[in-house]
Amino acid sequence: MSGAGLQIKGVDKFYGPVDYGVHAVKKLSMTIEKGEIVALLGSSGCGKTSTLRMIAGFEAVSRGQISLAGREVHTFAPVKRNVAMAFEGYSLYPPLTVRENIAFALKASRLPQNVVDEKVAYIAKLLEIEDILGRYPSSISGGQQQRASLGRALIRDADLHLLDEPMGQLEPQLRAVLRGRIKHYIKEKGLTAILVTHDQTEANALADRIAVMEGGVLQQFDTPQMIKERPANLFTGTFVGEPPMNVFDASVTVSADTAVFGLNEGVRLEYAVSDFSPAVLAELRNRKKVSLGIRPYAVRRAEGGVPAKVSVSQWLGDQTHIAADFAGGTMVLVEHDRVRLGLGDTIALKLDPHSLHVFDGETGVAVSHGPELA
Ligand SMILES: Nc1ncnc2c1ncn2[C@@H]1O[C@H](COP(=O)(O)OP(=O)(O)OP(=O)(O)O)[C@@H](O)[C@H]1O
Repeated sequence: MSGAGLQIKGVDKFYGPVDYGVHAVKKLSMTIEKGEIVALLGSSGCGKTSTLRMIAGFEAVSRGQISLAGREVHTFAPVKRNVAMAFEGYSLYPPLTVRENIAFALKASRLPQNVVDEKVAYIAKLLEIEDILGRYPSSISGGQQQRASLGRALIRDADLHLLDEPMGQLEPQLRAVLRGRIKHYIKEKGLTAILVTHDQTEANALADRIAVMEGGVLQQFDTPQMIKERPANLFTGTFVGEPPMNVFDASVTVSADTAVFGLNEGVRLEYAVSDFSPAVLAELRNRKKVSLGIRPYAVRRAEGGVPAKVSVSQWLGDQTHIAADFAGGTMVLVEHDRVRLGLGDTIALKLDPHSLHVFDGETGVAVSHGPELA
């Protein structure tokens, strides 16, 4: 790995006394390459903002080290870290216009005025705030302020850009447009960026890799595709993906010819051993209880499948979401066509072995994805 990116090594954050206060971030280690865009994704309180604030220097690190561009920075004041930020609460300077606020970020670079003007015009066009450049922060909307502070961060040539929910106040259409433009801009300039978000669409669209956090612990750090296809554990599997992955507790019995998953209410899913690699079969033989996961778009309706009773069927304009009573729980399916099903109708469900995700019944750690070991 190049020494030029960001390295977080064994970082803990306690609010209050070390070892006794609120343990907000637990033994966090991750390396972000120069030029990479990383999204910190997780539910409220999982430690995303604490992580970002420690990188920025607004919160002290309780234990561990943070290095940026080859320098150990965790003891430096924020201004010494060469990090550009767009944070909520890290507001625009009220006495300066939007144009001056954005240009102010370039002050240290001592660029000629015409170059500064050009850069400000470019970023203002990208963020669609050209018409408010002459206004003062107090006279623009929350969404405009958010874009102005994003502009102020993105215009800088820093070692790292930290963006905390950078588009949280924008309308969905504008968000979608800006996401594409911002990604293109960051890539074109070769910037390194960390984005904090609740929104998995945003994380998927913008990030090269996503760091999924829960309870202060990094659960998985991988590409959006790998996180979706090969979730490291039950948490990531069910947190990422919309609608969420279906999960059922199951017993597992592997014989010479078959692997059988026994679900509640006597539902049996029987597969040929050839559907799984020998390594997966060995892992399944070692376990009595597992959690079986399948994504809603992978569940098929097919003759000879397990009967399930429809409890919801909704056409969303571009896909149908169906929920059905299955093995004492609910199975959600997504189909791309408009499906006409009535409440209480019986459908037959097939779970293809290559679409199954098996997780350890106790720890939730992934055992296999389809035929292969996790
Ligand atoms: N200043 C503080 N003092 C004490 N506890 C704090 C402080 N700031 C955060 N915490 C706690 O640390 C944990 C992580 O908070 P953090 O703000 O990092 O989470 P988050 O994932 O960013 O959440 P959100 O998305 O709601 O902002 C939470 O339990 C929170 O209550």
